[in-house]
Amino acid sequence: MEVKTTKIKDCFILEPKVFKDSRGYFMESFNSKTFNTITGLPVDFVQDNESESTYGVIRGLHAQQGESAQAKLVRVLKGEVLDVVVDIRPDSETYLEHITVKLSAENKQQLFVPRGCLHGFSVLSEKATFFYKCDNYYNKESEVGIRYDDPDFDIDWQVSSEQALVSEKDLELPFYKDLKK
Ligand SMILES: Cc1cn([C@H]2C[C@H](O)[C@@H](COP(=O)(O)OP(=O)(O)O[C@H]3O[C@H](C)C(=O)[C@H](O)[C@H]3O)O2)c(=O)[nH]c1=O
Repeated sequence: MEVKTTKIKDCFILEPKVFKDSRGYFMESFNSKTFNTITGLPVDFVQDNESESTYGVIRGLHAQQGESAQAKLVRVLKGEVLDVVVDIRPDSETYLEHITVKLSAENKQQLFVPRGCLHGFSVLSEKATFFYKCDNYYNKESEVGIRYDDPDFDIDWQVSSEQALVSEKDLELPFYKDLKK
């Protein structure tokens, strides 16, 4: 497993070792000991999630806060997405900055999204199956989110606004500046 840092503290890109042979390939998609050693983070995942979306879908930007804050280890099983992480940790050097990373079944890259960050993705392939491990359980009441098109962040989702397919819930999300403090 190779690990690359990003400008957002504790937000890592992980590249698992892929063993290819005449049958296809094998990889350890997750190994707790390896993960904790290479990231230095003692993360204990408790819930796996999976979603499938069609081209142009944008899910997010969401996070759970307080006692229910979640770190996520995300990857794509089918297709390709543009993954987006926005740092909303007030004491972080990259507060309100964001990164984008292309994750695909092809590149097999994974992204570790630390607690305290908003997360979302846009689907760049016809369909995408998205899989992620969470280190805390779902708690709807603790959810916060901002609109994907918040002008303060100017995120390029690589999907035109005409093609973007966003849930009613996500269209009703506030801009960051309007979040109840
Ligand atoms: C997240 C979640 C949802 N649900 C139920 C609640 C809804 O009835 C249904 C769809 O939920 P939602 O529309 O919030 O799903 P997404 O828009 O994909 O939400 C996710 O989007 C971005 C990309 C994230 O990083 C978060 O993990 C998560 O917020 O699944 C559950 O039962 N458990 C869960 O952990």
